[in-house]
Amino acid sequence: MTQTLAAATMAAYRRAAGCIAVITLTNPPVNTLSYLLRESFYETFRRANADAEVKAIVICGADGKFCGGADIKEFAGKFSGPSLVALIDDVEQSKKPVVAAIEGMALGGGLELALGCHYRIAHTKAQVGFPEVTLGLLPAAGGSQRLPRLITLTSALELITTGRRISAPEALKLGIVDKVTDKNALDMAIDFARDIIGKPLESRRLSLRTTPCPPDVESFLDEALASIRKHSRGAIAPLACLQAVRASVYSTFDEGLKKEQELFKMLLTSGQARALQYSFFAQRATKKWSMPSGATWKNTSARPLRKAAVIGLGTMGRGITVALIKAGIPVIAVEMGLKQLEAGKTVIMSMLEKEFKKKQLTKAYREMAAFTLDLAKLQEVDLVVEAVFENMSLKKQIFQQLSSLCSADAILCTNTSTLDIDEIASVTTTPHLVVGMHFFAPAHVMKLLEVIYGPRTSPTAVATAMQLAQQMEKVGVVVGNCNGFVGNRMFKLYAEQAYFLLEEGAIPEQVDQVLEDFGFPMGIFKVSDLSGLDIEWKIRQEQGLTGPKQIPGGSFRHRAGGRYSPLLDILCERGYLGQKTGQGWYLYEKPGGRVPTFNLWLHKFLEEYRELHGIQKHYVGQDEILERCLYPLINMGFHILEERIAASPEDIDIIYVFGYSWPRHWGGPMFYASMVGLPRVLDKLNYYHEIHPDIPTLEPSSLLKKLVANGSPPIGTWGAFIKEHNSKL
Ligand SMILES: CCCCCCCC/C=C\C/C=C/C(=O)SCCNC(=O)CCNC(=O)[C@H](O)C(C)(C)COP(=O)(O)OP(=O)(O)OC[C@H]1O[C@@H](n2cnc3c(N)ncnc32)[C@H](O)[C@@H]1OP(=O)(O)O
Repeated sequence: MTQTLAAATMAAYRRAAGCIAVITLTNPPVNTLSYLLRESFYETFRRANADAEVKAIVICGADGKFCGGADIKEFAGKFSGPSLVALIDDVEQSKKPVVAAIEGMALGGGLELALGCHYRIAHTKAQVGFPEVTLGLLPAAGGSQRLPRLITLTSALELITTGRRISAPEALKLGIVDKVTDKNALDMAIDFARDIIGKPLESRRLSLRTTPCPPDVESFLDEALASIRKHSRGAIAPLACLQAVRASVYSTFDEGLKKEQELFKMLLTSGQARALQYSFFAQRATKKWSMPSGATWKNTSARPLRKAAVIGLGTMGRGITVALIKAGIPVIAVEMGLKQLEAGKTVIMSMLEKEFKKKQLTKAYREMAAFTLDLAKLQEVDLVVEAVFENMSLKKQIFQQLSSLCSADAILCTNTSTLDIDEIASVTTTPHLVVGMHFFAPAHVMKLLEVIYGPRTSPTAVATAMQLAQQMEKVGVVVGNCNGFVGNRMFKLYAEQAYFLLEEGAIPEQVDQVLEDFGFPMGIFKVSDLSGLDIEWKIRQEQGLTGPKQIPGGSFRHRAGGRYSPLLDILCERGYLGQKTGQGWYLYEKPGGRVPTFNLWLHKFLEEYRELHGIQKHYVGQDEILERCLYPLINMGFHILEERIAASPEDIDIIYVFGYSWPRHWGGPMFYASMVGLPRVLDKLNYYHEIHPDIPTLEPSSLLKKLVANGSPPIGTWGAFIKEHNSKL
């Protein structure tokens, strides 16, 4: 295998039009500039440069992909082979014109190589960008110095500090590429190269230019710094990118390169870079889903989806309808009453209108939605997504109907965040075609989709849901069936600890601040106010924890076998549901207000509550807030791995990054645990459990204990321990 790969990896050399050398970067699948490719490029470029018959050089990528950048895997080891910086310098210094023919993508080191070329011709559909910042790095092969010398400082800074990828037409507008074609970019580059033979190259060498600056460059850079600090949520790479770009303004090219290297070395060894690169591969790993039965893409095919139906046009159903239509699947949207149908239709059409404008979609998209009260129409569809309230009996009633109305091979999906897929499937005649799809609101925007299989769900149903996730440009993660699945089962403990902390002496402002400093865009109490406290209240009622269906046997602060905080129930009972009512954990200027302010009532109420229940208030420090909120959530992650509800820690981490805004530069909860150190997580859980024996979820999971007992192996090897652990259970 290694040999085949090695043989395939090369900078292939050929001659075109007599005097043009064509060098093809070849390293499937995306032509990364790995050690082997760099070595081969070094030789091949020298050969082209030295050959007197060669008058110009064109660089392109095999298989219609110019280059995906440096090989990210190499960042974990020792650098060897020719340096990219030196290779690009060779290219720029060449006395023969060098033209980059960009098809597919020129990303990271790939774009840096293209910037070293004297000219760049791109295919209309190609993408260019510097995604290094999303990997915790910066463009360190001269990119942070050449780009600001080529285009405006504002654009260069934006592209380098955000990692935004742009289309070839936008790159042309900005001045990054010289020409865009919808024909063959390589052919055009060869013709172009022939035409420029013998023309002076001095002005095309970006390293010889100075960075064009706006009039008050110092305040421009200061403002940029303030803005990056505000938006980066604690990520260090965007700040380092800014420093590198700053060097392009104030230093010579060579000094700038030095600064770039210095900053790159600092970033490369940071935990954040490790976390972000882990996240890159974890995201791709989730696509290769598997079920405990051994089902994977390799042995399963997805069903083609020609038409879908969505049942229930509340917030979720509306978002799902739009997401399906955006993915090119016509939808029959169904409601039970005319009023709801009309309301749903109005909102969906206006959402589609917005999408239509934003993405310049064709009119046909708006015509892909049909609205009906007639369930008989469901016969026509290949897949149904039920998106009614989170109520088991209602869902069962609908699935019973679906079973008789839909075609016998229709995939039946339920959009649920907590409910038992198997119980829903049990009322159908085709339980193998029932699959859970946990969309996150707003469903047409949020990237995550938990795809849930029950014990009877077939691999085909899972494969079809995963295929659909991809079609909707979502990150699908396959998980097993349990209360709350992966995301909400873990989140429940995070929220629960936050309520306990209020009981013990903390205030919402304090808890939220610590969580926001950690990197969450919003603390838990702000999130709760934004989504509405009644969402959790209803779930609690459905679970028999509170309300009319409360399971007897508990007490006010002790239910379901452990400590219980009724704070949220009390607020809901008083009508304090968050932003929509103008009051929740915070106070808002009016119902529907957005700006949280100090809630005097809540603070007084918390004091009275503690007094009434004889709770000794204690000072809750930052460490305790972070550990109490995050470690039980992580601990539940270990339980979930033990139970094989999630196939890997990567799956859990991706769910948290894409569904719960876990700061990507901390990798996800399981990666974060591995960075903090598993022994520390274990010790702290033991410590808190000793203090709070009435909170059973603080008791460390046996998998965590086992991993620590085995010397806390790296996260990539946990799979073997989980297998062994399960086989001994
Ligand atoms: C000690 C100091 C020394 C100083 C020396 C300084 C030298 C530093 C030099 C330069 C800095 C440059 C840095 C970089 O270039 S970082 C990399 C920048 N590039 C990216 O971030 C691109 C990442 N890739 C993508 O965005 C996409 O993969 C894609 C758009 C290229 C293709 O998308 P798609 O077709 O959807 O395919 P997949 O994403 O599924 O990828 C296929 C396959 O390929 C693997 N892969 C993709 N890109 C890379 C990569 N850059 N490195 C390694 N592997 C990559 C991906 O993981 C998939 O693998 P699979 O799951 O096993 O199939």
